[in-house]
Amino acid sequence: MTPPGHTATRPVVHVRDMTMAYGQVDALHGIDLDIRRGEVFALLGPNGAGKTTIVEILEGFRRRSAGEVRVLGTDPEQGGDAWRARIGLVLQSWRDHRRWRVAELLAHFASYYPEPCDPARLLALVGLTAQADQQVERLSGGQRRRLDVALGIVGRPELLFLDEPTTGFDPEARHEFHVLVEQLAREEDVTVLLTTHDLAEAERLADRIAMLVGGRIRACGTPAELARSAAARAEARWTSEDGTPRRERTADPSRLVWRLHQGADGPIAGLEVRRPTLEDTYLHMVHRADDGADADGTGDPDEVGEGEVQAA
Ligand SMILES: Nc1ncnc2c1ncn2[C@@H]1O[C@H](COP(=O)(O)OP(=O)(O)OP(=O)(O)O)[C@@H](O)[C@H]1O
Repeated sequence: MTPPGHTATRPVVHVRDMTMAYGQVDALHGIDLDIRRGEVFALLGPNGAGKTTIVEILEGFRRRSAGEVRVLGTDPEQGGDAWRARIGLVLQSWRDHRRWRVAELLAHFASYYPEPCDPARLLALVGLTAQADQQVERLSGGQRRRLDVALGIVGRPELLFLDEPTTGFDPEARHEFHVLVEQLAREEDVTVLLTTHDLAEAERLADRIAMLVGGRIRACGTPAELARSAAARAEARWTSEDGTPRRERTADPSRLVWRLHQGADGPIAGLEVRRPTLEDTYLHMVHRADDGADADGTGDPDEVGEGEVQAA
């Protein structure tokens, strides 16, 4: 799987100052990205943020307007068949192959690649051994998506693109799919670039997340780093001595709790502290972009300010 000349330190995806304009529409503004080998990286953003545009450029299907891009060490605009064989795309290919049997379809796709995975081992990996002789059209939605993944990785890709992979899944199928993606990254050392609107999915799967809004990466880091980011603050709630419910947002909840205790005669009724979540940070980014503000975490007029107390 590892190509000649590969070094463990070279990022699988390297992007600097990439821009994309569709006519008068500027879809991407100065994107910088580095994705490391074996990492599950999520591009998270609302509709129209530019996720698909980025992925299509990285896959070599779309020409960027400007910037430097390397995927597996090659400019995707120059990528030939050998480069393409190192990349896996999860496409909805089963739609055109309804009457094929699962194992047959996988063996057929395997024949396109120089060093494919063993189809039987791959079926076991994606949990479809029992369905090997079943027609594709008789699989459930979750089983079909797992077959899509099997088709995407049969050529032993080093980099796998998953574009909104679990849309329409029930919770159990979603869980099984997440376990599969984790297995691919941990055991097969596949680098995964996932695009999603789903915060829970990004948080569950991704080692790092880039939040993309309006064609700009507004924040990038591990889920925990993003949740802790300065953009979102903890919220404390309690009931004051006259029975009024109170709440306060703060970057330093332990100092707030200490201050409350200093001013109180006894226990503070109903005290609870909620740490900021990934969702808080994400919504903050999206709303700031909607307001046309820079995402630097300062001066948001809609937020309860540091030390300001509001009745809940
Ligand atoms: N072929 C195109 N021609 C013109 N504008 C386009 C084209 N493709 C995308 N755009 C515009 O570029 C911007 C980014 O679109 P893109 O599809 O990359 O976003 P996305 O984050 O993938 O959205 P979604 O989550 O809805 O799939 C949007 O404003 C979109 O309208």
